[in-house]
Amino acid sequence: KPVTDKDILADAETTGDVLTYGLGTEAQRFSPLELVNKDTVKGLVPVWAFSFGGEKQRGQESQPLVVDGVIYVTGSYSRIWAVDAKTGKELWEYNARLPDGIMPCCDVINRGAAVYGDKVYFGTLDAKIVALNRETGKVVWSKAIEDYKAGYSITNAPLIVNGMLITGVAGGEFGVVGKVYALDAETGEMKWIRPVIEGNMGTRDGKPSTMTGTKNASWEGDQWQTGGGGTWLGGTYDPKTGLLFYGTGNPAPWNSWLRPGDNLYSASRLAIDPKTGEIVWHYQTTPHDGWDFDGVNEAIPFDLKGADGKVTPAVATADRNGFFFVLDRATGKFISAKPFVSRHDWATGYDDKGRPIYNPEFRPGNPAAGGGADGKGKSVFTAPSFLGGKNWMPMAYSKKTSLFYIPSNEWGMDIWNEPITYKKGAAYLGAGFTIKPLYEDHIGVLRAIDPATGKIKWEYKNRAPLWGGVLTTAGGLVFTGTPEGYLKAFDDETGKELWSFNTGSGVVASPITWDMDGEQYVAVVSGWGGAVPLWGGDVAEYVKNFNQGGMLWVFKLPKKS
Ligand SMILES: O=C(O)c1cc(C(=O)O)c2c(n1)C(=O)C(=O)c1cc(C(=O)O)[nH]c1-2
Ligand SMILES: [Ca+2]
Repeated sequence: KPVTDKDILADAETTGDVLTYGLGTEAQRFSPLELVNKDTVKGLVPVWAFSFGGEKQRGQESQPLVVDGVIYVTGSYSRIWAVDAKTGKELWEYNARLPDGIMPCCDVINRGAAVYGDKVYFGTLDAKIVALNRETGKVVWSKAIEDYKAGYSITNAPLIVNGMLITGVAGGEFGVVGKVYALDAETGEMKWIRPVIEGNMGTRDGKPSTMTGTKNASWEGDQWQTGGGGTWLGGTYDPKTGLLFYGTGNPAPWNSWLRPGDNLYSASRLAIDPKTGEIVWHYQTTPHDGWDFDGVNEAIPFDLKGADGKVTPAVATADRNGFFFVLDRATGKFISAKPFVSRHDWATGYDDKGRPIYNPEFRPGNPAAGGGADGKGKSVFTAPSFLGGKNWMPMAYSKKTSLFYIPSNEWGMDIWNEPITYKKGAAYLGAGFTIKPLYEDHIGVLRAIDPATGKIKWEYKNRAPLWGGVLTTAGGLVFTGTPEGYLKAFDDETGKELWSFNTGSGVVASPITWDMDGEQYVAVVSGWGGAVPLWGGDVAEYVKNFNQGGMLWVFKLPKKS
């Protein structure tokens, strides 16, 4: 039956399906299911597994959707499948058949699909949105939203809000201008486009629309025309305030001496009105970013309970720069910023107004290291690395424990600056780097953080970087994967490992759960890849022999006979 706006807004409560990336438009990744719980999880076993096939595999970061007993799952190289949720039987496959010359920065990945009406949608690495008939897998419409030859691609899962398909776009490493797009989900017609770099004019119903804030004031000269700010991770939607929350990526180029100013709205969180595409508020986590602290990280609406019992409608985000932020979600007002990693060399913390207190000696190319405005300078070692205290992999919020579960990483980098000029379709960095672990025995740390205090309640250390999403349940469990191949379940209050299963390849995707005929299912995609083996420097060396894959695994408890 057709998926409605009402179904989508109810997704977090309805346990029989998974209609959204994030198990709800707020992306809390919390399931009210409790059949699989702290006592029973040890009995969880695979029911079936489905191979993505193909000659080449590469990273699989997709979160599956479940609608009317059918799983829709995307894979590397812009492919999507419909699979029978009971049996694992393939119903159809669609392969976007990519042109030569696509330019995703960080592997040929895709993070998932969206469903609405009788259609399923996904974004491709040549920057198209494709709408397919859910039953047949046939293309209903396909729309190129940007020019892939300029460095644009789509890796995010689209979001459906009030009959519109909302998507971001990648390309921050190529000096594109990041934008958020709203298309009519039925027809593919563009409703509005919101560029997220100050100075760039948006459009609404094909006509120019105003830019929020002072035009282009935080950039010098023409730099706002190639300012980066990829919106590559997509966003969340809060039905209570009626706002979209979008993270924006690194300013371009990475070399911060070449672009004085705060460089709004790069490395920020934006609240956008889905009706008009206008920016309602912004908060910049890293003004004048010099470390590729590409702050696209998901902003999750939740109710913040203060010590006095007062409830504030808030939004939380764990940034690549190593700090966990809580903001008022109606106004964007800064509430707190607490570190969630052991080192944050670049800033000691945040002042009352929400501005970072910088440690200037850790800015690459700083004059103390022989650098300066010419973009040259000696190397500095600083942590976190540009792959972040947390990268794209989504955290989860438990309505049961009121804790956030953050997949974080402990690593630093040698980073130096170089001169660079913009050239269409060419890398626009002006920096060189080598990532290095901080500790011998672990890089990944799954952390439970209390958003009211910023205190870490427990942590679980993993040898390889954590690169997969998190799921938490009313059954008291926290699920996440590891590059070593495991899907693991932890006690939500203590962090004790309660269950694990090795999928045969690294798990760098986001698990889901749903119920069918009175049984609770858990599913995750397995397939090692993403940015770490490509950009991870000394860490890439450690993980380079991990096996590749491309499988959807489905688990449940054995049936009582
Ligand atoms: O600036 C951008 O447009 C952009 C896009 C992407 C992407 O679309 O995957 C990544 C990054 N940046 C990035 O900096 C990064 O570390 C990263 C890691 C991954 C991944 O999937 O493992 N993607 C991306
Ligand atoms: Ca980037």
